[in-house]
Amino acid sequence: MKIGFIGVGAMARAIIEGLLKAKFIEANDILVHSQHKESYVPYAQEHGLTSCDTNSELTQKSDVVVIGVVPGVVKPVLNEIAGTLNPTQPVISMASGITLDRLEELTDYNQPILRILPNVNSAFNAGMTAVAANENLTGDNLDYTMKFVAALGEVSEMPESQFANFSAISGSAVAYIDFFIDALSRAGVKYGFTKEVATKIATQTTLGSAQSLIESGETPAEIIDKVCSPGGDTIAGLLAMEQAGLLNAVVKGIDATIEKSTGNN
Ligand SMILES: NC(=O)C1=CN([C@@H]2O[C@H](COP(=O)(O)OP(=O)(O)OC[C@H]3O[C@@H](n4cnc5c(N)ncnc54)[C@H](O)[C@@H]3O)[C@@H](O)[C@H]2O)C=CC1
Ligand SMILES: O=C(O)[C@@H]1CCC=N1
Repeated sequence: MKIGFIGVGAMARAIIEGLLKAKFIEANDILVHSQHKESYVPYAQEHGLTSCDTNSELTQKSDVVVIGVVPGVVKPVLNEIAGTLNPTQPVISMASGITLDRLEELTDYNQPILRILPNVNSAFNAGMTAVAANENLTGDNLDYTMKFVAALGEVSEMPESQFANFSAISGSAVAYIDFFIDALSRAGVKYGFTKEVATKIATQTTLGSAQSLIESGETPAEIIDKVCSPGGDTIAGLLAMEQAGLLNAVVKGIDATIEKSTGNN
């Protein structure tokens, strides 16, 4: 099988690297075309991928086409390849906010389509991806595209109406969690650690916390209660964070992400 990526930016690269790490596909069976030749050609050479000169050439040579462009470019790209797409060729779209209905409209309603909402942790097979398939995606095509996403990490099938909410607490939240890690690191710098050491401490602590939630099956609240010794330091810090509005700040950030993604602002 050959998988062609139209658009080779941050998210497509994370997926390509995850697929290669999982040994899901040989590097030269991944085809790429993007807007800037000076960027995607060296990237393809570095990873042993096959570069194509146009989106149509890529579509013709691929068994599966992955749309990795920003949402505003999906329409021109699908118009460009419409004449080349084979009606049995699955299309996987990662474009935030572009619904299956819209993708079907842009591909004459015949195409098997998987809409996905991945995150950049896919690069390390530690991704979290939402999926929704259209009615045309069945049989071997459905099996293969579901294996594709499973190679990137955890997968959750959900109605499209939940995609924007999911994206806020997963796709975008990778940045929000790193923002928190960076904030912890800066606090460490305030108290004399170098940024490098503080970031390492904050990162390892975050990794351990995520691992403990997964392995213990406990809720975050249960672990918070364990760490907060009666009359101790942590409860004092936690209450000060809450007084500064941490919970509200996080929820407001998620509200703004969802509003932007659903076009409500
Ligand atoms: N960055 C992330 O963490 C996530 C991104 N997504 C979705 O992935 C898509 C890509 O996002 P990013 O990778 O962040 O953007 P990006 O800007 O890094 O990548 C977009 C790529 O599309 C290429 N491109 C633009 N016009 C083109 C054309 N006409 N033909 C072929 N290629 C073209 C650009 O050269 C660039 O390589 C978006 O639709 C976004 O909603 C979804 C989940 C997470
Ligand atoms: O910022 C964005 O629009 C994309 C969607 C989810 C993560 N990145």
